[in-house]
Amino acid sequence: MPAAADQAYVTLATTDSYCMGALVVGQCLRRHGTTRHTVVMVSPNVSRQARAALGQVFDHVLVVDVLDSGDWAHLYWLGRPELGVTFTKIHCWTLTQYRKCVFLDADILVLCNVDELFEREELSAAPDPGWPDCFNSGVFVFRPSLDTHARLLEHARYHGSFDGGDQGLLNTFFSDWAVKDIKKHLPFVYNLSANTMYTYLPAYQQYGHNAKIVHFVGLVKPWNLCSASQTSLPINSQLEEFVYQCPSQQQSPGCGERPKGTEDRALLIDDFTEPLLREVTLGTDQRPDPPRQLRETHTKPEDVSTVKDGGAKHNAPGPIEEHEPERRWLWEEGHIDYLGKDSFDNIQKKLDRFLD
Ligand SMILES: O=c1ccn([C@@H]2O[C@H](COP(=O)(O)OP(=O)(O)O[C@H]3O[C@H](CO)[C@@H](O)[C@H](O)[C@H]3O)[C@@H](O)[C@H]2O)c(=O)[nH]1
Ligand SMILES: [Mn+2]
Repeated sequence: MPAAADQAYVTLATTDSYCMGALVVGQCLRRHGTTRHTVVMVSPNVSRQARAALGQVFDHVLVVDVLDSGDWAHLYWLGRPELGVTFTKIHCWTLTQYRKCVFLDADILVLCNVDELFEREELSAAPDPGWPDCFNSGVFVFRPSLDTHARLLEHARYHGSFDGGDQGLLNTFFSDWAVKDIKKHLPFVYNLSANTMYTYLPAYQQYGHNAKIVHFVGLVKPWNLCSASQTSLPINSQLEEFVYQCPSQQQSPGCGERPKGTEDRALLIDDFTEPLLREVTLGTDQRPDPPRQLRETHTKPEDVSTVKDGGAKHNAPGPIEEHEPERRWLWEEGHIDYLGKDSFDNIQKKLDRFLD
């Protein structure tokens, strides 16, 4: 029985596809030795197989009704028409068997034990990189309460959401977050957006090694690409495979314990990856090996700064150093080559090489 059974991590999946991300969230938390309960909320349409898989990783699999903003106009401006269902997140406030919870999106990778988040108060969250006076609702600390739940629903009914998703709603509900209490501002390392991080490269180089949670914000999720284009397995089989491949629970070093020397690496993604990343991509054995030069070339910062090549050659052979600026630009734009040079196998190899 966990030491703090009145506290829990909560995530959400309304499709079998998001269940794959949720499985990784649950597995990460266990692997890093959380002492808190883990809960995944699923909608009724989630398959029996997916629920069974989640049941092997989470303490509770809770079925909740889908809540959809149906606000197509605002979602259009966000460019994400599918995110109306993120209103379902609000149901996390009904988990009143817990005194305090941490919500985590299903597209999150927890890199170390983050149980210290439970020392924070409602509503604690990290700034959204797109508009830092808003918080990003992918990671937040809250106190379950039926009263808050009812007021959130009321707020949704009368005010809607300025982005059509839960983030717009929660930001206008907890509207003093930006100015009232700095203790409710989680450090950015608790919600590091994977596809916007290059926009402030010097800060990344200074602080990136402290990353604790990475968030794959945006339309394309790591598991989408792998499931859609890499394997023909139906999603339920992938889920089963995933669970059977999960290694037994094991502790990883804390985030602050990484070896020194990260400053001599230019590839941002290296800094917050670990063996667990392989679990995000299903069927790694089916993936072709990356080109030899990508596997074996070590990137040096001076190489990056001298390269002038801006052409679309990221799949062309040649030393990886020649293509770093373009690669960085592609990451910034959200075009992450999960199956090619940014594959987790590649990342893993780089990490292994670095640790050696
Ligand atoms: O069809 C869906 C879509 C989303 N989710 C859940 O809702 C979360 C949010 O959706 P996601 O695709 O992760 O959104 P982001 O790309 O992270 O976009 C931003 O905008 C969303 C809408 O406001 C917020 O929920 C996010 O926290 C915020 O980071 C997911 O992680 C899942 O837990 C589902 O279960 N099914
Ligand atoms: Mn997300």
